[in-house]
Amino acid sequence: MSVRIKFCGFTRAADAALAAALGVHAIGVVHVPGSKRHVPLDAMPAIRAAVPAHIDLVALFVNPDADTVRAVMAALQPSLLQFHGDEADAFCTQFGMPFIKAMAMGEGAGDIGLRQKDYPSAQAFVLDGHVPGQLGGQGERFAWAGLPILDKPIYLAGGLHAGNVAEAIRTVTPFAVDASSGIESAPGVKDADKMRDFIRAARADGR
Ligand SMILES: O=C(O)c1ccccc1N[C@@H]1O[C@H](COP(=O)(O)O)[C@@H](O)[C@H]1O
Repeated sequence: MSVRIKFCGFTRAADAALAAALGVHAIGVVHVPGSKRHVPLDAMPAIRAAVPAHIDLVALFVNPDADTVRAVMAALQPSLLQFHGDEADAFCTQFGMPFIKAMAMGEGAGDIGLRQKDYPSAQAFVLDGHVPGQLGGQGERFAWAGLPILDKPIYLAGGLHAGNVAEAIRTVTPFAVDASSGIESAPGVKDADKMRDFIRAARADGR
């Protein structure tokens, strides 16, 4: 099966519509106050309308409260939730929706082979480069080689762009690749050429 492509951090419906037309499999929307890509509830229906139903629409949170998740579910109608903080499995499952769980990689990450056991209900793991003290989406790559085989599919994230995604796919053979800053001209503003180049490079890998 060829690698799936998730683009994340959309703030503009037109960018999401273009990504969908280019053939990505998943489109992410960040609802994280403090993020440069934070999308408020009232901007979500336009993004929802721009994304066809066959493409996953992913709502991304960092340590939200349950009411916030429910409000985003109502406004965005996502097909998948992404928890990018320290949320426990029991918190993530309460919404009755499939979810993917981010694991911060890099210095101090610990043993992900062990950490994955804390998330029996996750559909997949998002492995993301982490900058201490930052929320995420910093374009931070981590060392891809030598990752353990995990029990669930991997969305490989962290500093991916057209110039390194093929190498990343060859090294990790993930289920999906996930990019945000590497396909932007400014935070939250997606760049059409960078998105096209990324997709071409990911597919050129031939998986
Ligand atoms: O994009 C953000 O602002 C963000 C905020 C909080 C948590 C995660 C965030 N982004 C996600 O991080 C990964 C990797 O992003 P990048 O390609 O390294 O920029 C991706 O899933 C982003 O959506």
